[in-house]
Amino acid sequence: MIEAVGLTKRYGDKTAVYNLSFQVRPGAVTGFLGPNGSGKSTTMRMILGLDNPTAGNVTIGGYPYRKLPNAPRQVGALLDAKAVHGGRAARSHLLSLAQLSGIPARRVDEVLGVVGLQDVARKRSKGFSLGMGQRLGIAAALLGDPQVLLFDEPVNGLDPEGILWVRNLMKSLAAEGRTVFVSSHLMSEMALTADHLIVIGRGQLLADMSVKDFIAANSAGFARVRTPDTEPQLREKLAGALTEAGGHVLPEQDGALRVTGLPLPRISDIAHDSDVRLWELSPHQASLEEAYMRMTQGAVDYRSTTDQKAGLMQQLPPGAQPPMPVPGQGQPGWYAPPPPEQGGQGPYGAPGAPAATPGAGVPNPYAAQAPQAPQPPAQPPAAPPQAPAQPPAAPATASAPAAPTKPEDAR
Ligand SMILES: Nc1ncnc2c1ncn2[C@@H]1O[C@H](COP(=O)(O)OP(=O)(O)OP(=O)(O)O)[C@@H](O)[C@H]1O
Repeated sequence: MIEAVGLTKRYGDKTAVYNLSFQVRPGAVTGFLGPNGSGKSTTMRMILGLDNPTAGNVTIGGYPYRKLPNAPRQVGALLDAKAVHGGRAARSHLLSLAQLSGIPARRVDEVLGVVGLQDVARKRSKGFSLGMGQRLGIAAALLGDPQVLLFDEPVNGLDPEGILWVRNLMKSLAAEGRTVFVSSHLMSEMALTADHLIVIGRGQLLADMSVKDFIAANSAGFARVRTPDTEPQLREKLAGALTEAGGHVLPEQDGALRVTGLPLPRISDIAHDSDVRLWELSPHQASLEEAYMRMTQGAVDYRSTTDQKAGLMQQLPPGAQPPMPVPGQGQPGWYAPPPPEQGGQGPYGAPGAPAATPGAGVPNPYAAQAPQAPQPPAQPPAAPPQAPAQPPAAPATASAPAAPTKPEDAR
C-alpha cells in the first residue's frame, strides 16, 4: 500500500502539491487524475524518493522509498519513457537495469515478451516510436516483478491497440493483488481502467473514491428539449417558462436546450401550458469526462483561448440560432452539468455538492487565482470572450525535474 499524509511540495514560491493525503491499496487500479501541472508527477516523484516533500510524508508498505528493503524488487515505475540511453539496444538497457538490481537475465526476455518488444530487442531505442518507448519503460517497471507499480501517463503516444493493451495489463496486475497507481489526464480512459480514483487540482485533493461512486456523485442526468428550428421564439419562450418553474436551462450547440432540475413529464406539461410544440424531449446522462471537467475547471493552470476563426465563420442559415455561451465556461459547445447550487435534485437534476473528500476541508491556497469564467451577456456575442487563465506562452508540460526520472533511477 502507498500512503501519503499531508504531502506538500514547494519549489521556491510555487506550491506544486499541498497537504495531500491518500492511500493506494493493493488489488486495484487506482487512477491519479488532474489537469496539466496539478502535481501528479511531483507526487509520484516524492513517492519514489526522487523529490523530498517540503512537509508531510509518503510511504510504501510502511517505509519511505529510500528505506525500503530491496526497493527494485518491490516497486516498479514508469515516469519518463524518453529517459533511456538511445544508443543502447532495448535488451541491453533492460539487462543493465537488471544487473544493478540483481535480477536474473532471463527476466529481461520475459518482460520483453510481455510488452511485445521481443522482435526489436536488439534494436537501438533511439529508433523507437513513442509507443515502443512507452512499452520499453513499462518493461523496465515490470523487471523486478514488483508488488507496487507506478505509471505516469503510460498510454502517452500509444495507438488504440496499445491503449487497450495497457488497460488490460494494468487490470491483470491489479487482479494479481498488486498495487497499481496510474496517472492520466484522460478521464475517459481511467473510467475504463481504474477501480478507484484520486483526483487532484492545483496540488490538492479533489476526490478520493471508487469510479462507481465518482460517476454516481458527479455525473448528472439532464433532459434535452428541442423546439421547432423554424420558430426560434418558441425556444426562448420555453427556456423562460422552464426557468420560472425552477429548472436550469443551458443552450446546446445544435439549438436544443439542456434542462436540469425538472423531470421529463413536468417539462412536457410546461411546454404544453406555454403552447410550445416540441420536436424532441429525451433523457440523457452527462459523461464522466464532463463531470471531471467540471470538477477540475477551477483548478486548470493552462487554458487555451477560443479559436475565433473570424475569417472562416460561415453565415448562419436564415432562422438558425447562433450557439450561446454556456454559463460557467464561456465557450459554446461545453456541456458540463451546472454547478450544484444551480441544479435541482430531481431525476434530471444536477448532483449535490461534489463528493466529500478527505481533503475537502482544506482551504485552497490557489482559489483566489482560479480563473473566473465570464458571465454570459443577455445577447450572445458573435465571439464569446475567453480570457486565458495564464499567459499563452506558459508551457503545458512540467519543468524538468531536479532529480533523475529514468525508470532505472526509480529503482
Ligand atoms: N523542479 C521543479 N521546479 C519548479 N517547479 C516545478 C518543478 N517540478 C514541477 N514544478 C511545478 O509544479 C507544478 C506541478 O507539476 P507536475 O509536473 O507535478 O504536474 P503534473 O500534474 O504531473 O502535470 P502534467 O500532467 O502536465 O505532467 C507545475 O506548476 C510545475 O511547473
